[in-house]
Amino acid sequence: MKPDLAVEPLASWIKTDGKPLIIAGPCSAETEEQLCETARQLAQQNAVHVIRAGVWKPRTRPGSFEGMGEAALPWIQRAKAETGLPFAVEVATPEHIELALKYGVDILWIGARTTVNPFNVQEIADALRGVDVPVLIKNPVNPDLALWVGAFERIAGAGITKLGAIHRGFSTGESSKYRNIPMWQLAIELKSIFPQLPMIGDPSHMAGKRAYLYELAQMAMDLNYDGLIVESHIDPDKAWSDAAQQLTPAAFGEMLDHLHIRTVQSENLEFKGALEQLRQKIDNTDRQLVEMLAARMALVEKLAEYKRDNNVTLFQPDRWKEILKTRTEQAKKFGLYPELVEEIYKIIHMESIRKQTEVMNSAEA
Ligand SMILES: C=C(O[C@@H]1C=C(C(=O)O)C=C[C@H]1O)C(=O)O
Repeated sequence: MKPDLAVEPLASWIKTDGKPLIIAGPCSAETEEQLCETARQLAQQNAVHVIRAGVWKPRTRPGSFEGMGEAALPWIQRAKAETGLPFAVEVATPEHIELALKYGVDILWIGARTTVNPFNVQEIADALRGVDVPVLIKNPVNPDLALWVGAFERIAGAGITKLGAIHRGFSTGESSKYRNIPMWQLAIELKSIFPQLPMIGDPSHMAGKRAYLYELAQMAMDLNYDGLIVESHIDPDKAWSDAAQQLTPAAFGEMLDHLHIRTVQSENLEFKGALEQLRQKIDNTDRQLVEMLAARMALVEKLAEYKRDNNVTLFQPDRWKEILKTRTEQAKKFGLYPELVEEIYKIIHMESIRKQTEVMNSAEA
């Protein structure tokens, strides 16, 4: 089954004057004053198109602040009236959807901890049937592209066409300076499955710390993301949740001012000419790379025939160690990341072993 979604272009349901969509607001709605004052200061930034706030917070362990629930919804109505900006809220159950819509929430998002659970997502989809509301879907907590794709299929299956993806980073078990590791390639793969789908970066949840917000927001812009969702609080250090990653509306505005917004194409003829020439050279280099890989593989196969006839194991630990050592040293000399070359050689080695297994088995047959 080839996935396909009917997606309305972002510009048809939210006006951003051709600029990236900016969604900002506190992690959680804590008090009426905190929410309305944060919204007011964010609206002053002029660059903000939508206010966000968590009302129902899925927390890893009980005992943390789990959101104000329905009590916060009238505050959202007030923040909307005072700023004139639409409002986005996370929903995780049919009841959340019913309440959010009752109080005039404009945009819903499905959180990473919900996207992981197809039962949950289907319940949400069923509750959305017949409703015309934009829905943004965060990536699942774990790097499972199919789960993310499935969530879009379920929500689109309920007739929702104003859709967007939020890349908030992943829990992979690897250690990283980031709270949730961005997997830019995985998000690119989602985009290649659903090219029309707007992609929004969530530097706050990727970063976990204010200090990393700018670099992640810029990376999203460099990858042509359609927008950003960022947590902002009038007094971040006193926030009841996610204190370390929120920043004041003024600091947020300053960060936005420093972002370089780029376009996918340029009409500059000199640029277009240079691009064309360099891409031709890249094409040639890539063809040589593929040819070299094929040549290497042919040598490996030949070697496997000797191993087969002399009853020698395919895997040769000492040789493999030497290859990794010399190739990463060569990489450094050429100014390449040794880790990159190491990863490439791991893949080549796996394929080399697979090919040699074929040669071995062909003899035994
Ligand atoms: C090709 C060989 O077999 C395996 C594959 C290697 C490779 O692709 O370079 C290296 C060591 C072996 O684990 C070999 O023994 O040299």
